Amino acid sequence: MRTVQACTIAGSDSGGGAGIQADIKTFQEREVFGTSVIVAITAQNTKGVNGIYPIPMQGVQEQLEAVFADFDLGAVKTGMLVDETYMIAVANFLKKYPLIPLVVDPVMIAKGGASLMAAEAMKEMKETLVPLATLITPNLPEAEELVEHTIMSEDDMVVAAYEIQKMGSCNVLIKGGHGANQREAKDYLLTDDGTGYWLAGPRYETKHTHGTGCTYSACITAELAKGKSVLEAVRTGKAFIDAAIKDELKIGHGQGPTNHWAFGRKERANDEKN
Ligand SMILES: Nc1ncnc2c1ncn2[C@@H]1O[C@H](COP(=O)(O)OP(=O)(O)O)[C@@H](O)[C@H]1O
Ligand SMILES: Cc1ncc(COP(=O)(O)OP(=O)(O)O)c(N)n1
Repeated sequence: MRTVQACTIAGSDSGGGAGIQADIKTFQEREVFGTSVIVAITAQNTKGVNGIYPIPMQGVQEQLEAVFADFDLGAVKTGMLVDETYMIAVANFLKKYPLIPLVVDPVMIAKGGASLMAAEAMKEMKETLVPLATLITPNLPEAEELVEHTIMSEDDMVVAAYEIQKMGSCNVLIKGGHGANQREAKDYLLTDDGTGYWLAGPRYETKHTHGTGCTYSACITAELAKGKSVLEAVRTGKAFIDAAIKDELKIGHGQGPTNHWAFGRKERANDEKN
Protein backbone atom coordinates (compact mmCIF):
# COMPACT_ATOMS: atom_id res chain seq x y z
CA MET A 1 0.00 0.00 0.00
CA ARG A 2 1.26 3.49 -0.87
CA THR A 3 2.42 5.54 2.15
CA VAL A 4 0.85 8.99 2.11
CA GLN A 5 3.41 11.76 2.64
CA ALA A 6 3.04 15.41 3.67
CA CYS A 7 5.25 18.33 4.62
CA THR A 8 5.01 21.12 7.17
CA ILE A 9 6.93 24.37 6.68
CA ALA A 10 6.85 26.06 10.07
CA GLY A 11 8.56 26.87 13.35
CA SER A 12 9.72 24.42 16.02
CA ASP A 13 8.03 24.59 19.46
CA SER A 14 10.39 23.18 22.09
CA GLY A 15 7.33 22.63 24.31
CA GLY A 16 5.93 20.17 21.77
CA GLY A 17 2.35 21.49 21.71
CA ALA A 18 2.38 23.70 18.60
CA GLY A 19 4.43 24.25 15.44
CA ILE A 20 6.36 21.48 13.70
CA GLN A 21 6.01 19.12 16.68
CA ALA A 22 2.20 19.37 16.72
CA ASP A 23 2.10 18.93 12.96
CA ILE A 24 4.27 15.80 12.88
CA LYS A 25 2.38 14.23 15.82
CA THR A 26 -0.89 14.89 14.01
CA PHE A 27 0.38 13.52 10.68
CA GLN A 28 1.53 10.40 12.52
CA GLU A 29 -1.87 9.97 14.19
CA ARG A 30 -3.54 10.24 10.78
CA GLU A 31 -1.13 7.62 9.35
CA VAL A 32 0.63 10.13 7.12
CA PHE A 33 4.43 10.19 6.86
CA GLY A 34 5.51 13.65 7.98
CA THR A 35 8.43 15.66 6.62
CA SER A 36 9.40 19.16 7.74
CA VAL A 37 11.09 22.39 6.77
CA ILE A 38 12.00 24.29 9.93
CA VAL A 39 11.94 28.06 9.42
CA ALA A 40 12.67 29.07 13.02
CA ILE A 41 13.38 27.51 16.38
CA THR A 42 11.40 28.87 19.31
CA ALA A 43 12.38 28.46 22.95
CA GLN A 44 8.84 27.89 24.16
CA ASN A 45 6.81 26.04 26.75
CA THR A 46 3.26 26.13 28.06
CA LYS A 47 4.01 29.42 29.83
CA GLY A 48 5.20 31.39 26.79
CA VAL A 49 7.76 32.07 24.10
CA ASN A 50 11.19 33.00 25.50
CA GLY A 51 13.12 33.28 22.24
CA ILE A 52 12.83 33.05 18.46
CA TYR A 53 15.80 31.95 16.34
CA PRO A 54 15.22 32.06 12.58
CA ILE A 55 17.13 29.45 10.55
CA PRO A 56 19.54 31.03 8.03
CA MET A 57 17.77 31.41 4.67
CA GLN A 58 20.14 29.00 2.94
CA GLY A 59 19.19 26.35 5.48
CA VAL A 60 15.50 26.85 4.74
CA GLN A 61 16.10 26.69 0.98
CA GLU A 62 18.14 23.50 1.31
CA GLN A 63 15.47 21.85 3.45
CA LEU A 64 12.81 22.77 0.87
CA GLU A 65 14.92 21.37 -1.96
CA ALA A 66 15.81 18.20 -0.06
CA VAL A 67 12.21 17.38 0.88
CA PHE A 68 10.52 18.27 -2.39
CA ALA A 69 13.16 16.53 -4.53
CA ASP A 70 12.69 13.19 -2.82
CA PHE A 71 9.19 12.77 -1.37
CA ASP A 72 5.91 12.30 -3.17
CA LEU A 73 4.01 14.92 -1.17
CA GLY A 74 0.23 14.62 -1.11
CA ALA A 75 -0.18 17.99 0.62
CA VAL A 76 1.84 20.76 2.27
CA LYS A 77 1.08 23.19 5.09
CA THR A 78 2.72 26.39 6.24
CA GLY A 79 2.74 27.75 9.81
CA MET A 80 5.04 30.29 11.47
CA LEU A 81 7.05 31.97 8.67
CA VAL A 82 8.70 34.73 10.77
CA ASP A 83 8.92 37.65 8.31
CA GLU A 84 8.50 38.84 4.75
CA THR A 85 11.82 37.43 3.50
CA TYR A 86 10.84 33.87 4.49
CA MET A 87 7.28 34.43 3.27
CA ILE A 88 8.53 35.42 -0.20
CA ALA A 89 11.14 32.63 -0.36
CA VAL A 90 8.61 29.95 0.63
CA ALA A 91 5.96 31.33 -1.76
CA ASN A 92 8.42 31.47 -4.66
CA PHE A 93 9.44 27.88 -3.98
CA LEU A 94 5.84 26.59 -3.63
CA LYS A 95 4.82 28.30 -6.89
CA LYS A 96 6.70 25.49 -8.67
CA TYR A 97 4.26 22.93 -7.21
CA PRO A 98 0.77 24.17 -8.13
CA LEU A 99 -0.70 20.65 -8.09
CA ILE A 100 0.15 19.92 -4.43
CA PRO A 101 -2.70 21.05 -2.14
CA LEU A 102 -1.45 23.82 0.16
CA VAL A 103 -2.89 24.71 3.56
CA VAL A 104 -1.79 28.13 4.83
CA ASP A 105 -2.15 28.62 8.58
CA PRO A 106 -1.35 32.36 8.83
CA VAL A 107 0.28 32.12 12.25
CA MET A 108 0.78 35.60 13.69
CA ILE A 109 0.54 35.60 17.48
CA ALA A 110 0.91 32.80 20.05
CA LYS A 111 -1.83 32.39 22.70
CA GLY A 112 0.45 33.94 25.33
CA GLY A 113 0.72 37.09 23.19
CA ALA A 114 4.19 36.60 21.63
CA SER A 115 4.47 37.81 18.05
CA LEU A 116 5.42 34.97 15.67
CA MET A 117 5.27 37.05 12.48
CA ALA A 118 6.62 40.53 11.75
CA ALA A 119 3.78 43.01 11.13
CA GLU A 120 5.38 44.07 7.83
CA ALA A 121 4.99 40.51 6.52
CA MET A 122 1.21 40.89 6.22
CA LYS A 123 1.46 42.52 2.79
CA GLU A 124 3.57 39.62 1.45
CA MET A 125 1.28 37.09 3.11
CA LYS A 126 -1.66 38.53 1.17
CA GLU A 127 0.16 39.07 -2.10
CA THR A 128 2.38 36.00 -2.36
CA LEU A 129 1.16 33.17 -0.14
CA VAL A 130 -2.64 33.53 0.06
CA PRO A 131 -3.10 33.27 -3.75
CA LEU A 132 -1.28 29.91 -3.69
CA ALA A 133 -3.44 28.43 -0.92
CA THR A 134 -5.93 25.64 -1.46
CA LEU A 135 -7.19 26.51 2.01
CA ILE A 136 -6.31 29.29 4.46
CA THR A 137 -7.15 28.81 8.16
CA PRO A 138 -7.04 32.12 10.09
CA ASN A 139 -8.31 32.43 13.65
CA LEU A 140 -10.45 35.51 14.35
CA PRO A 141 -7.60 37.96 15.16
CA GLU A 142 -5.68 36.74 12.07
CA ALA A 143 -8.79 37.10 9.88
CA GLU A 144 -9.24 40.66 11.21
CA GLU A 145 -5.64 41.48 10.23
CA LEU A 146 -6.22 40.03 6.76
CA VAL A 147 -9.45 41.95 6.07
CA GLU A 148 -8.41 45.04 8.04
CA HIS A 149 -11.62 45.39 10.03
CA THR A 150 -13.15 43.89 13.15
CA ILE A 151 -15.17 40.67 13.11
CA MET A 152 -17.78 40.86 15.86
CA SER A 153 -20.51 38.46 14.77
CA GLU A 154 -21.18 35.31 12.74
CA ASP A 155 -22.42 37.50 9.87
CA ASP A 156 -19.05 39.31 10.00
CA MET A 157 -17.28 35.91 9.73
CA VAL A 158 -19.19 35.12 6.55
CA VAL A 159 -18.37 38.52 5.03
CA ALA A 160 -14.68 38.19 6.01
CA ALA A 161 -14.48 34.72 4.45
CA TYR A 162 -15.67 36.15 1.11
CA GLU A 163 -13.16 39.00 1.39
CA ILE A 164 -10.30 36.56 2.05
CA GLN A 165 -11.44 34.32 -0.81
CA LYS A 166 -11.20 37.35 -3.12
CA MET A 167 -7.50 37.63 -2.14
CA GLY A 168 -6.98 34.35 -3.98
CA SER A 169 -7.33 31.47 -1.53
CA CYS A 170 -9.73 28.93 -3.04
CA ASN A 171 -11.20 27.84 0.30
CA VAL A 172 -11.33 29.77 3.57
CA LEU A 173 -11.80 28.42 7.10
CA ILE A 174 -12.26 31.09 9.78
CA LYS A 175 -11.81 29.50 13.22
CA GLY A 176 -14.04 30.77 16.00
CA GLY A 177 -12.02 29.73 19.05
CA HIS A 178 -11.39 33.38 20.00
CA GLY A 179 -15.06 34.30 19.57
CA ALA A 180 -17.59 35.46 22.15
CA ASN A 181 -19.84 32.38 21.88
CA GLN A 182 -19.44 30.77 25.31
CA ARG A 183 -21.39 27.62 24.46
CA GLU A 184 -19.98 26.62 21.09
CA ALA A 185 -16.66 26.71 19.24
CA LYS A 186 -17.96 27.55 15.79
CA ASP A 187 -15.89 27.78 12.60
CA TYR A 188 -16.96 28.93 9.14
CA LEU A 189 -15.80 27.23 5.94
CA LEU A 190 -16.32 28.90 2.57
CA THR A 191 -15.52 26.47 -0.24
CA ASP A 192 -14.35 27.27 -3.75
CA ASP A 193 -17.86 26.85 -5.22
CA GLY A 194 -19.17 29.59 -2.93
CA THR A 195 -20.91 27.27 -0.46
CA GLY A 196 -20.65 28.10 3.24
CA TYR A 197 -20.62 25.56 6.10
CA TRP A 198 -20.72 26.09 9.87
CA LEU A 199 -18.72 23.56 11.87
CA ALA A 200 -19.72 23.73 15.51
CA GLY A 201 -18.66 21.82 18.59
CA PRO A 202 -19.08 22.33 22.32
CA ARG A 203 -16.77 24.91 23.86
CA TYR A 204 -14.76 23.24 26.64
CA GLU A 205 -13.75 25.07 29.79
CA THR A 206 -10.00 24.39 29.68
CA LYS A 207 -6.68 26.20 29.55
CA HIS A 208 -5.20 23.35 27.47
CA THR A 209 -5.55 24.91 24.03
CA HIS A 210 -1.91 25.51 23.12
CA GLY A 211 -1.38 24.56 19.48
CA THR A 212 -5.04 24.06 18.55
CA GLY A 213 -4.64 25.93 15.26
CA CYS A 214 -1.50 24.01 14.23
CA THR A 215 -3.06 20.66 15.11
CA TYR A 216 -6.32 21.42 13.28
CA SER A 217 -4.56 22.57 10.08
CA ALA A 218 -2.14 19.61 10.23
CA CYS A 219 -5.05 17.15 10.42
CA ILE A 220 -6.71 18.88 7.45
CA THR A 221 -3.41 18.68 5.53
CA ALA A 222 -3.10 14.97 6.30
CA GLU A 223 -6.61 14.30 4.99
CA LEU A 224 -6.02 16.37 1.83
CA ALA A 225 -2.82 14.38 1.29
CA LYS A 226 -4.99 11.23 1.24
CA GLY A 227 -7.10 12.77 -1.53
CA LYS A 228 -10.08 13.80 0.62
CA SER A 229 -12.13 16.85 -0.39
CA VAL A 230 -11.66 20.12 1.50
CA LEU A 231 -15.04 19.66 3.21
CA GLU A 232 -14.24 16.08 4.28
CA ALA A 233 -10.78 17.11 5.46
CA VAL A 234 -12.10 20.04 7.50
CA ARG A 235 -14.84 17.85 9.06
CA THR A 236 -12.22 15.29 10.15
CA GLY A 237 -9.99 18.13 11.38
CA LYS A 238 -12.82 19.56 13.50
CA ALA A 239 -13.55 16.13 15.04
CA PHE A 240 -9.81 15.62 15.68
CA ILE A 241 -9.35 18.99 17.42
CA ASP A 242 -12.60 18.59 19.39
CA ALA A 243 -11.34 15.29 20.84
CA ALA A 244 -7.84 16.72 21.40
CA ILE A 245 -9.22 19.64 23.45
CA LYS A 246 -11.90 17.64 25.29
CA ASP A 247 -9.53 14.90 26.46
CA GLU A 248 -6.97 17.36 27.85
CA LEU A 249 -3.46 16.31 28.92
CA LYS A 250 -2.42 17.71 32.28
CA ILE A 251 1.05 18.71 31.07
CA GLY A 252 3.09 21.82 31.88
CA HIS A 253 2.28 24.68 34.24
CA GLY A 254 0.66 27.14 31.84
CA GLN A 255 -1.52 26.91 28.75
CA GLY A 256 -1.08 23.19 28.10
CA PRO A 257 -1.04 21.24 24.83
CA THR A 258 -3.95 19.34 23.32
CA ASN A 259 -4.18 15.54 23.29
CA HIS A 260 -3.04 14.30 19.86
CA TRP A 261 -3.92 10.69 20.74
CA ALA A 262 -7.55 11.30 21.71
CA PHE A 263 -9.25 11.10 18.29
CA GLY A 264 -7.37 7.96 17.19
CA ARG A 265 -8.10 6.21 20.49
CA LYS A 266 -11.80 7.03 20.10
CA GLU A 267 -11.78 5.72 16.51
CA ARG A 268 -10.04 2.49 17.54
CA ALA A 269 -12.46 1.95 20.44
CA ASN A 270 -15.41 2.35 18.02
CA ASP A 271 -13.79 -0.11 15.57
CA GLU A 272 -13.43 -2.68 18.37
CA LYS A 273 -17.11 -2.29 19.32
CA ASN A 274 -18.28 -2.88 15.72
N1 LIG B 1 -12.23 25.96 24.39
C1 LIG B 1 -12.49 25.34 23.23
N2 LIG B 1 -13.34 24.30 23.20
C2 LIG B 1 -13.62 23.65 22.05
N3 LIG B 1 -13.08 23.98 20.86
C3 LIG B 1 -12.22 25.04 20.83
C4 LIG B 1 -11.87 25.76 22.00
N4 LIG B 1 -10.96 26.72 21.66
C5 LIG B 1 -10.77 26.60 20.33
N5 LIG B 1 -11.53 25.60 19.82
C6 LIG B 1 -11.54 25.13 18.43
O1 LIG B 1 -10.19 24.80 18.10
C7 LIG B 1 -9.93 25.13 16.76
C8 LIG B 1 -8.78 26.16 16.68
O2 LIG B 1 -9.33 27.37 17.05
P1 LIG B 1 -8.68 28.77 17.42
O3 LIG B 1 -8.42 28.79 18.88
O4 LIG B 1 -9.63 29.80 16.91
O5 LIG B 1 -7.32 28.77 16.59
P2 LIG B 1 -5.81 29.16 16.99
O6 LIG B 1 -5.28 28.05 17.83
O7 LIG B 1 -5.14 29.27 15.65
O8 LIG B 1 -5.86 30.45 17.74
C9 LIG B 1 -11.27 25.63 16.18
O9 LIG B 1 -11.99 24.54 15.65
C10 LIG B 1 -11.98 26.17 17.40
O10 LIG B 1 -13.36 26.23 17.20
C1 LIG C 1 6.44 27.47 16.57
C2 LIG C 1 5.02 27.86 16.77
N1 LIG C 1 4.20 27.89 15.71
C3 LIG C 1 2.91 28.25 15.87
C4 LIG C 1 2.43 28.61 17.11
C5 LIG C 1 1.01 29.05 17.28
O1 LIG C 1 0.24 27.95 17.28
P1 LIG C 1 -1.33 27.88 17.43
O2 LIG C 1 -1.78 26.57 16.96
O3 LIG C 1 -1.96 29.08 16.82
O4 LIG C 1 -1.53 27.87 18.97
P2 LIG C 1 -1.27 28.93 20.07
O5 LIG C 1 0.16 29.26 20.22
O6 LIG C 1 -2.12 30.08 19.64
O7 LIG C 1 -1.77 28.23 21.27
C6 LIG C 1 3.30 28.56 18.19
N2 LIG C 1 2.89 28.87 19.44
N3 LIG C 1 4.61 28.19 18.00
